[in-house]
Amino acid sequence: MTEKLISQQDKPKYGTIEAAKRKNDWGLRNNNENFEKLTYQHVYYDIPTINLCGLKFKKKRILTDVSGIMTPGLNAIMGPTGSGKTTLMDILAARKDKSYIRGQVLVNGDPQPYYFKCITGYVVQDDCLETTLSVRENIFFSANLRLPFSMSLRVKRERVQDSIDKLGLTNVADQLVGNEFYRSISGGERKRTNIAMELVIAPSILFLDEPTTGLDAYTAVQLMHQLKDLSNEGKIIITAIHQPRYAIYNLFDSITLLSRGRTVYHGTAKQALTYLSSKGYDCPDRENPADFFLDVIAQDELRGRNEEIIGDSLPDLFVGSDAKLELDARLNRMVEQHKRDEGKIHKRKYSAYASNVIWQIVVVGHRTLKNMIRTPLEFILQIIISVVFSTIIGGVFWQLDLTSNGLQNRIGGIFLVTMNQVFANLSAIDAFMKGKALFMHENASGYYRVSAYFISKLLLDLLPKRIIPIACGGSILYFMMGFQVVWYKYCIFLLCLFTTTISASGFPFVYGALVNDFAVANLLTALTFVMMMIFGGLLVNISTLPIWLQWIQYLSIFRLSISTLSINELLGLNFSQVTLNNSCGFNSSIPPGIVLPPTPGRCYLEQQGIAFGEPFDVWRGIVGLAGFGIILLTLTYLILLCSKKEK
Ligand SMILES: Nc1ncnc2c1ncn2[C@@H]1O[C@H](COP(=O)(O)OP(=O)(O)OP(=O)(O)O)[C@@H](O)[C@H]1O
Repeated sequence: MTEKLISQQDKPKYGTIEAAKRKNDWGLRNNNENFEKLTYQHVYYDIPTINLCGLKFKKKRILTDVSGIMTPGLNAIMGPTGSGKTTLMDILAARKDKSYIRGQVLVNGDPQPYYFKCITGYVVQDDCLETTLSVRENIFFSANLRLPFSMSLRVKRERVQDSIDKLGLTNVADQLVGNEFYRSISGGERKRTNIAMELVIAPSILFLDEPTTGLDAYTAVQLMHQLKDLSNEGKIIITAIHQPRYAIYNLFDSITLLSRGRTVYHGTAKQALTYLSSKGYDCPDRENPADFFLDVIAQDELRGRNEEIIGDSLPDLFVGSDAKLELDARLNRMVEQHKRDEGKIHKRKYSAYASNVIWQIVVVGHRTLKNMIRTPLEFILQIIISVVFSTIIGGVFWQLDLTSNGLQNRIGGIFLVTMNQVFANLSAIDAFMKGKALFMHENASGYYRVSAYFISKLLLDLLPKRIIPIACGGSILYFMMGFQVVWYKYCIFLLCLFTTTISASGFPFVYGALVNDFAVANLLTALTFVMMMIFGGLLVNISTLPIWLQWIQYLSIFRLSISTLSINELLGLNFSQVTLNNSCGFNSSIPPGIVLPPTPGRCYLEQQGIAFGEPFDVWRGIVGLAGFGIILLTLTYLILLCSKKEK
């Protein structure tokens, strides 16, 4: 059966990554293009540093003329903290903004293809996992999106199991990952899960940033042994590592030593000590070479700061060394070879994603749904709060009568309902902010398109969390307050509440997607809502505002919502008035206690400057609110789209 599936998939299909991967079988072996070498030559990385006013005034050089060759095996990038290890690895992994990079990075002699990030693995220093899923589910999520759509689920599951076995995660495979409040698997297991999520796509190149950080010594060695086994399968494994212990150092095939963004040594791990010895730095017996390197580099950096001591620094020594000359010669030969081959190579075009957008929506939506079901508190609370709030308001405004007091209470009730609908959306800030780090990582690694993430989040997270509470609370309120029992008015009431919520949730979405600070997004959202409330028509009569300022009402969700709900409820009602039995004497010609002719609800609308003459007037607010919602959601999508994949 497996053979049959594999042979079906072997049919060439031009134009996708699948085609690129098809030359290998879809069993549990390599599936990506075979990369024999990753080379980088004369790489400089300068970033603009920003002054307090936000003006770019100076460039900061992070990497200076670094060159090297990474081949299948375990390649370590070492150096003191801040020496540029992560920066170099990010450049090699095509995760840095290209406009700041000078120099050449080639894969098998070709520039990194644009889908490079999608067919290589990158394990970031901080774990990126969905905490509500199990270890297996997290790995399967990666497999489901990053392996070709045409691969059967059974084969994908086999590959997931293979990754679990390889990384020793069998015992915790079905345990939830957990978070800081609900601990489930250990830090080492989290790290290995992250690696398994990359491993499952069998990348030819695997990048790991400080893979042993936070692990105990034994687990760290175990993990590095597993990576060594993988490298023996022909993969290029590149790891930035700070201070590995001796047992780990011994596993490295090649090392790159960096000091303040410059190369101190690049070559085989075996020759590193000989090289430094030739420059006058002998490693004492029984000393861990990794510790020795860091000590030597630290001393060299200190020496460099002391201007009185003159002499070549370690990076300067490397520039004039035989090792560097040999490296340059090899790199030049490769570039020449590439130039000769360039015309002969048939350049293929692949899609940047392994699966189509519909499948991405299904898979991401499935995860979102699981997430919601496993953390139901927010959803349940929203329903409970909506029901309790509606019951309280409904009790206070119980069965409103058709007097002037009933009119006042109706308007008060409408205002409260609108305010609740709008301010309840403060909780929506979290929607795109909470999982931002995970989204950025997955987006950069080619899991899915932004549109797939956005649509699935919208359909399965945001809409249910808002529609169901509205339907429950709105219905309770409508009938408890004694609003007109006319079915279409009831439907317009609910539709208005729904569009009010969607448009009001747009602001926290935009702010949540735009800024990374919850407090700032919260403040901006609250401020926007309060400003809109001022121009809602109830606190200040819009018709009393200067003409040039009256347009502002159309930017107020409150105004749009209150107008619609008022037209919907007040038209068709007449409110009786009784003259007041007090001494204010506003209308002293009419004795107190006299019943005046009923006032139609439209008089109130006229007084408030709310247009109601045309049938469309009741829909104007709903269309306006829906338009608001669409514009803000589109803006949120564009912000997510512009979230840089590169750092
Ligand atoms: N976006 C940035 N803006 C300003 N400085 C930066 C930026 N990115 C990196 N740097 C600086 O570049 C230098 C190298 O950073 P990098 O993260 O590559 O070092 P590292 O060797 O990986 O350090 P560590 O071992 O602590 O992770 C550091 O001095 C850092 O402060």
